[in-house]
Amino acid sequence: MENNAVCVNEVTHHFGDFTALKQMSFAVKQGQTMALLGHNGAGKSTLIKIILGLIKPDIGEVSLMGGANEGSSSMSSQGVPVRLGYLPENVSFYDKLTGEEILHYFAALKGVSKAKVATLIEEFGLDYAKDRQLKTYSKGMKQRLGFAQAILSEPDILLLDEPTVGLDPHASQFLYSKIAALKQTGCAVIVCTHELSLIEPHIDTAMIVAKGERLALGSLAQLRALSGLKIQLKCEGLADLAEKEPLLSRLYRHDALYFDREQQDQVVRCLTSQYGKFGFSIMEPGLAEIYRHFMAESESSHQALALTPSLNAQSKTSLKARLFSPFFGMKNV
Ligand SMILES: Nc1ncnc2c1ncn2[C@@H]1O[C@H](COP(=O)(O)OP(=O)(O)OP(=O)(O)O)[C@@H](O)[C@H]1O
Repeated sequence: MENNAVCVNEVTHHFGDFTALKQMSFAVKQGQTMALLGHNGAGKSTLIKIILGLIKPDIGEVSLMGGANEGSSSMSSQGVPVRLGYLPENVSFYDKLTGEEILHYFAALKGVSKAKVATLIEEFGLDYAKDRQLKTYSKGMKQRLGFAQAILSEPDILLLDEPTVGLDPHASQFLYSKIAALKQTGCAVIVCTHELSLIEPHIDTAMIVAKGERLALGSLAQLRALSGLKIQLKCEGLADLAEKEPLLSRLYRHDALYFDREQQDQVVRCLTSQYGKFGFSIMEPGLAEIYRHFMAESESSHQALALTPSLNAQSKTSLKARLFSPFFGMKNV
């Protein structure tokens, strides 16, 4: 696609005998945010390092702004240098420098003015500590400084590895408001995080990975549909209604109604116009629930494979393809 800022195509990478990433493909468009989700050791940081050009994948390609990936010297398809911003998982700068000196150092490297540094220091609430050595900073202060460093050059592509770890709720909200402003300028953002409820309102897409493989990719709505998880509706007197109304009876279990998005209008119409029920709560599966669903599905498919040692390699591949199919494990009411 023309406006893909990041395009990862069939990337596989090994560390010795260990396969850290397997045939990973995805794209992030300009002005969009993708959450990169997975268990510890799933391969998220490795993927980020491959996008940064710090690791060259064994197989596959990465394209940044339509051009080949050369890390910090990448050029877009228009021959313009690609500006990359990166916040690593563990922010570690030279700790005898002050906060301001660190930002001045990176500003000089990236050709950014000292005035911009002063603005960022103030915006990030670090003015009071700008002359203090980094070793006196708290975890959250270092994180804020790291984020300021990552966005100094108004990047085309921003890669954030666990950006909200150590941040208080106010600072996390500020970080996501900065991301929203950057997206308006066309910046593509990839965020690795385990804080799913925090990132959920801010994403355009999410990719869930496990053991170096892509389990699911899409918008929240697409992931919901792919997971087959149902919308839940609760209201008073539901058990009685379910007894007399066949539509509700089919959807009723454990004191609630469970249905797909396409059925929602019909259910709500039935409750309101037929039974005069207006006080109800509707809950859609959130990112955390969707994530747990795909992780559980992946775990059970790996167990199924482990329990069938007699299968040859070809049969295992075909069983795996079936287990990982979007339609495997779809729950029907
Ligand atoms: N330089 C390396 N040498 C050998 N193995 C490595 C190296 N870097 C990463 N790995 C292994 O690759 C796998 C993926 O690691 P990676 O850091 O990408 O995971 P992650 O998803 O970012 O995990 P976390 O959520 O814990 O940060 C892990 O099993 C890790 O031990």
